[in-house]
Order: sequence, then structure tokens, then C-alpha cells
Amino acid sequence: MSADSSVLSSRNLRGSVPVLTSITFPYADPSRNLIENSIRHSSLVWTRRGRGLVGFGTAARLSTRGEQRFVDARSWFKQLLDQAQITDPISRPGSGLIAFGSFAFSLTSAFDSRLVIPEVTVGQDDEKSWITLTGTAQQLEGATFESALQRLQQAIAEASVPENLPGDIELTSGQLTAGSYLQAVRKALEVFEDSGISKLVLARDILARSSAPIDLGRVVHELTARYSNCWTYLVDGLVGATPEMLVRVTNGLAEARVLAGTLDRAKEGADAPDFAKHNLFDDPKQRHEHQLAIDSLTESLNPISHGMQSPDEPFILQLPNVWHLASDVRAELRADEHGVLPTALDIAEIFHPTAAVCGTPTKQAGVVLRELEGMDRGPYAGPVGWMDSRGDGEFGIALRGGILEDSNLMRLYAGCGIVPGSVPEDELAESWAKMRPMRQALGAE
Ligand SMILES: C=C(O[C@@H]1C=C(C(=O)O)C=C[C@H]1O)C(=O)O
Repeated sequence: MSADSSVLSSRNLRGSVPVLTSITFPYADPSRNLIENSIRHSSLVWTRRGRGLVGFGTAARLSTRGEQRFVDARSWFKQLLDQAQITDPISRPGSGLIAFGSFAFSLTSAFDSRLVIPEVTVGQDDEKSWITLTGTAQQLEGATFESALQRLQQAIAEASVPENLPGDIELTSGQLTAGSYLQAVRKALEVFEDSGISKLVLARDILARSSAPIDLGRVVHELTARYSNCWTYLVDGLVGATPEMLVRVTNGLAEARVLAGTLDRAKEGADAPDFAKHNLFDDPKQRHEHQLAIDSLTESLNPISHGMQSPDEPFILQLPNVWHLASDVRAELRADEHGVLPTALDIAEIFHPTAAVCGTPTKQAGVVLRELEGMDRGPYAGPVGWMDSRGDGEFGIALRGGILEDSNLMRLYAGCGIVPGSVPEDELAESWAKMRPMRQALGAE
């Protein structure tokens, strides 16, 4: 533990700030399947279309809770970077010292928000691949590409679980039964009348118990195989494939993918031509819900950026389980008075929680949804992703996922935006559709 950590421990942070050394080695991988091939049960994963990052082990970790969770994470990571020795000849988003992170949705959550700096990371983008080793100077002394490759292979073996057949899955109610969810939606519809709240996102959870230990490596592979349009994540047992990008920062450019407005592709008649156009794109309720989400994002992005590009009309994002109304927003980030650009984590904090996962206006909606749901969302709908020492990074919204609570038990979450006119039974059906990716990945369908 370094001397600096005393500052943080006075705030009861359960994490120290060690002095780390990090060395990145270019890796001319001939397979181009490096990421998929590296994913195992206890790895850390961020991937889309075969590109991304896979981490192993823990060189350092921060756990924190409450209102200060983002502030704690930022100051811990900053202190860590200030005293780190980073050798990174590649210097591109995701190379060098990185942290994976997952944050609780609510300041009242009992879930630990966390940053994890892996000991070994393998990264691949469209042009380059690399291996990063992170540890104490002593641990990294004399490290070569050959020793890094060997360390990677060893880490992959250690992160594996014995091969088994997927178990039988039994689904049961979580903190909210289907009946109590319907009740919560009905109450939400009454709230709109005199509260000034125009949208509330209400979520529920279910439990998936498996007759055999769940292999998260297999779950991730199932998700990446079907949901190539999504960002698949795995951080300490939190796993899923999210279609929604809270923020990606690359060299001063911020991008977000906003979703709101959903249509179940298993709905009767859904194979008719133009079904999604008629029932989603041309539906005023869905368009209104989408607009609320865009407005809340652009309002948060405006003060920290310029040259914002936000399309006039959304597009229809087709996923195997649902269609969404989607909009991609981008803007150049603006430096503060010290010439410093906001980092991916800074922006994740500013954007969270979005109207798409909380409601409108966000503050009031957050209070009411806590009351109506009556459950701890844990990391569900919180930011999940990674960041590097330059401030680049990607944080998705932890949707379409679940959390492994013990070796055979996973809690799945899904929620729906409720606006005046929403039909409770439709929303319940939509929540099932949103859990379909995980139910399939677990072999429950
Ligand atoms: C809340 C979830 O999804 C959000 C709600 C949506 C909606 O209500 O239409 C669409 C996409 C997400 O922003 C979820 O998947 O759990």
C-alpha cells in the first residue's frame, strides 16, 4: 500500500493505490481470433465483432459504494496513473494500463462499484493486437514478448473452468414477481397524472438456477455469436450483451448510441414486411419515448462538447430478439480551463442515469422508480466497460445481462420505459423479450 492511499482510506475506500508498472508488447497474431479465443470463465471482457479487450488477474482493485462512487473511482485511477510507469509503444485506445469497471445503478445500492486493473490484458482492434502486463516493477523486471505470451497462455488456462455440459435451467421470480411488476406499472401510470414525470423505466429480475456450474466463458461465446451488434461484457460475474453505448471516447471524440422504443420480434405478425416501421418508427408513443432519451443526452453533452451531431430521425436497430429505435450521437469534447479533456469515466458519470434506463425528469423518476420497483438494481443499468490512461474508453449501459450470484445461480434483469398509454401486460412481455439473450445463452430456451 502506498502512502497516498491514506487519503482514500479516510473515505473508507476498500482499495489501495499501489505503484504499478505496465508494459505493452505488440502482438502480430496470425489468427485474428485472438479475443474470442482468449475469453474464459473468470476473464474480464469487453468485445464487439471479434475486437476488444480481455483481461486476467488483478494488479489492483478499487471497491466503493454510494453517491461518491464515480468520484472515488476517478481519484483512485488518477492517483494510480500519477505514480505508474507505463511503457506503451502502440499508444492506441485500450493499449497500455487499463481498468475494467462496473458501477451500481443507484447510490443506495449494496452492490460494490469497482475498477479492476488486470495483470494481463490482450487487445485487438482492426489494425493491431497487443499484450499488456501490469504489476510491480519487480514482477515485470526482464519481461519480454516471449514471457508476456507465456504469461497470457498461463492466464487463459487459470481463468478456465473444467468443461461440463450446460445444466438444466429453472427460472423463478426474483425480487419482483410478474404480478408485482404489473402492479408497479399500473402505479406508474397513476403517477404520471400529477407528478410532472413523463416517463418511468421500471425493471424486474428473475433467477436462473442451473443444475450444473455456469461457465461464463460459454455464456459470453453464446452472446457474441448471436448479438454481434451489441457490446458483450464480463466484469466479476456481471455478464451480458448491451445494445446501448453510454459513451465511447476516442482521441477527444465522444459517441453514444441512444435506444428507447422497443418491439418484440417474436410478436404475432412480426414477420410482415414493414412491421417494425409501422409499429415502431411510425408510432407516436415510441417516437416520443425516444425523443425524451435524446433530449436528456444532448442536454448533458452540450456543456462539455462542441459540434454535436444528432440525427433528425432515429434508425431501426434490428437485434435477434427485438427492434429498437436508435440514434447515434457524436461530439468533439471541449477542454476545461486547464486544457484537460473529460475522460470516458467523467462522461459516464455525467450521463448516468440516462432517461432510457431511469425516466424523465431523471432525478424525480429515480426516486419514484426505487419506490415502485422496491428492489436493488445492483449493477444492472449502470455503466460497465473500460478506460485507459489517456482517458479513452467505452462504457456501455449494463443491459440484457445478469450477475452470477453463486456458481449455479444467475440473476437476470430487464426493464421497460413506461409512458402514459403503456399497457402493463405489453411491458411485462417486453421485459421477457429483453431477457431472451441471456435465457438463450444459459440454454433456458
Ligand atoms: C431498460 C432496458 O432497456 C432500455 C429501455 C428501452 C425501452 O423501454 O424501449 C430500450 C432500450 C433501453 O434503453 C433493459 O433492457 O432492461
